[in-house]
Amino acid sequence: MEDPLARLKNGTLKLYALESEFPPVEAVRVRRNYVEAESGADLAALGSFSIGIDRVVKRNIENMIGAVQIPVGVAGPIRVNGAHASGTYWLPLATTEGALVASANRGASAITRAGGAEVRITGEGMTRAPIFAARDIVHAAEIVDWARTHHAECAAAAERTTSRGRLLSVTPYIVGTNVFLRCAYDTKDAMGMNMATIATAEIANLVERETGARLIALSGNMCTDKKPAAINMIEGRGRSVVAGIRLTNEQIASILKTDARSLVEVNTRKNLIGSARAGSLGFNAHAANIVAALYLACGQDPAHVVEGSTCITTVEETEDGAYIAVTLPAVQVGTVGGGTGIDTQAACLSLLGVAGGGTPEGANARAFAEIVGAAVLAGELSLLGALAANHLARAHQQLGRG
Ligand SMILES: CC(C)(COP(=O)([O-])OP(=O)([O-])OC[C@H]1O[C@@H](n2cnc3c(N)ncnc32)[C@H](O)[C@@H]1OP(=O)([O-])[O-])[C@@H](O)C(=O)NCCC(=O)NCCSC(=O)C[C@@](C)(O)CC(=O)[O-]
Ligand SMILES: NC(=O)C1=CN([C@@H]2O[C@H](COP(=O)(O)OP(=O)(O)OC[C@H]3O[C@@H](n4cnc5c(N)ncnc54)[C@H](OP(=O)(O)O)[C@@H]3O)[C@@H](O)[C@H]2O)C=CC1
Repeated sequence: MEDPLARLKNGTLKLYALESEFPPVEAVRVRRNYVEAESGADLAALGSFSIGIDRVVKRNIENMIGAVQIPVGVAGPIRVNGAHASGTYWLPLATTEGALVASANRGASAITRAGGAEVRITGEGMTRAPIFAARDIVHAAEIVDWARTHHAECAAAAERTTSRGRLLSVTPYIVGTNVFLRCAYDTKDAMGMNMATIATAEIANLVERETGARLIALSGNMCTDKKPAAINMIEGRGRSVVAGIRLTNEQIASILKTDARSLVEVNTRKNLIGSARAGSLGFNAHAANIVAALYLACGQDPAHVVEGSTCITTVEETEDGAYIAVTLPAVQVGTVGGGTGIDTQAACLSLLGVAGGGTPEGANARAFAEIVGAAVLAGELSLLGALAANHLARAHQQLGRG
C-alpha cells in the first residue's frame, strides 16, 4: 500500500479518514506525523498519553493528533452536607494556575472545620430553544397557544428519542414574527445537551407540522448554551445550586487571616458593587476558576464554564462570625456521556464517588452538582479572605511564579 503520508499529501486520503484504514493509535500517530511534516512543529509531546482512545476517536474528537496534559491537584477533604452529596470529598482540580489549588484547599479546610457546606439543588432542567418564523404576529400568537396547550404531544414526541430523558416544560417567547420554544428536560445523570437537542428536533418537526411554523434553527440562542445570558441566571439551566457555610470569628481569623466585617465589606464593594458597575453577569470572585478546574478534571464540557461563572456570592455578618453563600443558577454537569468515560476523567469522577449512572437515575449528577457548589464556596471563601487580608499578590508571587 502506498505510504499514507504521500496519500495525505496528494489528497487521495483525507486526514480525518485515517481511522477507517488504521487502528486508532496508529491513525493518530500518522496524522501527527503528517501535521509535523507540514508545519515544521515538533509535536512529539502530544503523543504520550495514558487514555484509551478506541471510543474517544469515535465519540469525543475528530482529527485527533494526541493529548495535552493538564496537571491535576487535590483539594480537601471537604465536608458536604447536601441532599444528594453527603460526606467528605477530595476535589480533583485540573489547572495551570499556581495558588488555585492551595486556595480551594484552604476554603475546603475552613468548610470542613465549620461542619460542612450546606448545599441544595433549587431547580433542574437542561434547555434547548429552537427558533421558528411565523407569517405575522397573529400566527406567532397561535404557535405560542398551540405550544401551551399541547405539552403531552410534545413530551411524547421528545421522549421517543430517549429512554431516560423527560420533557419538563416548553416555555414560549415571541419577538415580532420570531417564536422561541425553550424546551427543558430532566436529563438524569447526563449533562444532556445531545439528549435535549435530539429530543427537541422531534418537537420542532411536530410544531412545524401542526402549526405551519417554519423552523429556522434548532438552537435559537434562547437556550442559552455557552454564552453569558440573563435568562440562565433567572430561570436556571442544568441544575441550580446554592451552597452556604457559617464560619465563626475564630475560624475566619485563624484560617482566612481576616475578620467577618472585612469579608462582608470586600464582598459588597467588590463582588456586588464592582460587578454591577462593570456590567458583569458574575457577582463573585472566581467561581469560574473552580468550575473550570473541576469540569476539566471530570470530563465536563469546558464551554459550560461560561454559565458556571454566573454565580452570586453573598456574605452576611452573624452574631459570632459570618454566613457565606454561593448561588449558581446554571451548573451543567453529567456523570455519563460526553467526556465522562475517558480514563483519566472517569478516575476523577470515581474519586468523587459519582462515576457513571446513579441509583436512582440522576442521583450521581445531582451529587456532583452539589459538590461543585461546595467547591465554588471553598474558592470564594479563600479568595475573599486573601483580598480582605491583602494577601493576593503575595500568594501569587509565592505560588504562581516558582
Ligand atoms: C495561598 C493561600 C491559600 C495562602 O493562605 P495562608 O492562610 O496565608 O497560608 P497558610 O500557610 O496559613 O495555610 C492555610 C491553608 O491554606 C492551604 N494551603 C496553603 N498553602 C498551600 C499549598 N502550597 N498547597 C496546598 N494547600 C495550601 C492549606 O489548607 C493551609 O492549611 P493547613 O493545611 O496548613 O492547615 C491564600 O493566600 C489564598 O487563598 N490566596 C488567594 C489565591 C487565590 O484564590 N487565587 C485565585 C486565583 S485569582 C484569579 O484568577 C481571579 C481574580 C483574582 O482575577 C478574580 C478577581 O478579579 O477577583
Ligand atoms: N448536541 C448539541 O447541541 C451539544 C452537544 N454537546 C455535547 O454533548 C455531550 C453531552 O451530551 P449528553 O446528552 O449529556 O451525553 P451523550 O449523548 O454522550 O450521552 C447521553 C446518553 O447516555 C444515556 N444514559 C445512560 N445512562 C444514563 C443515565 N443514568 N442518565 C442519563 N442518561 C443515561 C442516555 O441514553 P437514552 O437517551 O437512550 O436514555 C443519554 O441520552 C458532550 O459531549 C457535549 O460536549 C454540548 C453542547 C451542545
